[in-house]
Amino acid sequence: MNKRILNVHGVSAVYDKVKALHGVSIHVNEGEIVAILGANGAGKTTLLNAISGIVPAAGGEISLGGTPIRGLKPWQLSAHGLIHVPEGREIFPAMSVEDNLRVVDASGNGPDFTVQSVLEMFPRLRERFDQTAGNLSGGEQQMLAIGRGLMARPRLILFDEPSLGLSPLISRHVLATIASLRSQGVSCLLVEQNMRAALKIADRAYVLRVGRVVREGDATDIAQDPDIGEAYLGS
Ligand SMILES: Nc1ncnc2c1ncn2[C@@H]1O[C@H](COP(=O)(O)OP(=O)(O)OP(=O)(O)O)[C@@H](O)[C@H]1O
Repeated sequence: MNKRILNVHGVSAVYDKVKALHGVSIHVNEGEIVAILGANGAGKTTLLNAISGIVPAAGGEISLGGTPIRGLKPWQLSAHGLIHVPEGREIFPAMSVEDNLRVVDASGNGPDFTVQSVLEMFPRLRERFDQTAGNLSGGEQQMLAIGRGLMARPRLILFDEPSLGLSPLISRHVLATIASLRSQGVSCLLVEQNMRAALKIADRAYVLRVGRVVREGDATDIAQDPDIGEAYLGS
């Protein structure tokens, strides 16, 4: 049987009067890439934020490698091997590429990534090594955000819209790199606006609609489902 790295069971989340998640259950097996699909406002970002402790989960259980993590804060979760690369990328714009990578607390319990291995993964960052991160292109900043995430030695990375605003070529490079993490012992939960690209690299996927899981299955089955565009767009 597959070993679960992440188990989310019956999780809800509420903003003031808006209930954004209604008892959502998903899981990620070790070595898997799992995509979360859904229309704008379906609750995808809220789900990632509830897992990583950015918004409180109003109920349910969340465990990482069998350890309960619901209620832990993001900085506590990196020591458990969970890293969130949010949509805003959250690099330090005034610091150099090198310093952005070296400042990371490598406290996780996953594979041992180094500055060297990150630069091998993203040769572009080697060319920009001494430059201020705020001056990088959007694609380079996304590469740096992923590199920073890896430096923390995660076992699981949550990616929120990693290809947002990137050119098709750079998007493909970023998503291919995410796909390659699987073989390096890092599992991924991926929210991606480009549904087709996400399903190409994912093993399984869940479709959210108005805060509920309405479909789950193998990525290839979901990609071939003629109704999935409608389900995805929520129209
Ligand atoms: N900070 C907030 N305060 C109040 N309501 C919020 C907040 N963030 C999200 N919501 C609401 O929660 C619901 C889910 O939003 P969420 O951003 O998680 O969806 P999403 O699927 O990630 O959408 P998008 O693709 O547009 O980012 C929406 O109804 C949204 O308006």
